Amino acid sequence: MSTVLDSIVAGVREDLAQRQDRVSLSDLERRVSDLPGALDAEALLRADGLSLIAEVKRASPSKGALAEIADPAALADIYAAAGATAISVLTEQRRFGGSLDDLDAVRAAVRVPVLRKDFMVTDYQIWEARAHGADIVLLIVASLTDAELVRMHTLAQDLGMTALVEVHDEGETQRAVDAGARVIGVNARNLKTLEIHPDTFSRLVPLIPPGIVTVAESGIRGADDAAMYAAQGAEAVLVGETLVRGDDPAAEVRAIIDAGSAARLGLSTGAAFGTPSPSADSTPSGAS
Ligand SMILES: O=C(O)c1ccccc1NCC(=O)[C@H](O)[C@H](O)COP(=O)(O)O
Repeated sequence: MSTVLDSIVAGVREDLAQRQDRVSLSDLERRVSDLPGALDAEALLRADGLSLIAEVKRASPSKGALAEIADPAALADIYAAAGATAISVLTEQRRFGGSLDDLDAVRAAVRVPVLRKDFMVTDYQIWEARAHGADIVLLIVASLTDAELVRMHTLAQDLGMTALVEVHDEGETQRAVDAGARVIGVNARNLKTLEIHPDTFSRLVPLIPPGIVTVAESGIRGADDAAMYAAQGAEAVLVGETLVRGDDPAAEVRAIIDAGSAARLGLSTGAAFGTPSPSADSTPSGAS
């Protein structure tokens, strides 16, 4: 049976074919050779406190339109000035309303690492990400074979980038580790059903060997959730909807980092650590 992820990837492949007709791989390679090297995102994510990857996200399959974001560069600048370690930019067009133009705009605006958030299924997209200034690429284990995962991870590293290798279950976590992932994102969202399972991180984190940076992704509603994941061992969190829908993204960024960092340092912030927050549920987000 076809899943949400399958249908997203099918659209990504169609759009990709059109870009490949317009821009050759050798054009991308030339562009990459003219660029300064990528920032070392892996090192920056290994901070003492909780690192935040703040996302520029206009829409999503689970929630539809989220925020207009007329100026993605300005939003990214707000995130970075408030302390975000890295900026995630969705470049998938059909379901998320993103583009490579957004990536270019954000890259030009901030000095922190930039993640190209898309559904990567070919080496071409990795070259494309670097050519547009990305320092990090997302590799979703569920949409790659082992051979593709290893090859694309190696290519990202060869281009000086950090790969955020995303998992949602035990088998994918083992595959990520076996592929040599240095940064693993545990997505609480099941990309096949869109359900959010807040206990996914605590279930999978014991399977991730020490030394690999751990990132908790999706469904994080604010400081309490960030503190919960930090207390469970997350070194970073990736947050989209909460930041783009809130009235004051700078304050939200600071609150998430402060609460998460306090939890990582073992300080009590009053949050209910170790248990999923009451705000997070396991119903499909689109149903709410
Ligand atoms: O966000 C979705 O609905 C979605 C659906 C299918 C595939 C991927 C999807 N999101 C990509 C992401 O990983 C999130 O944008 C990211 O983790 C931030 O999530 P959130 O804070 O819940 O916006």
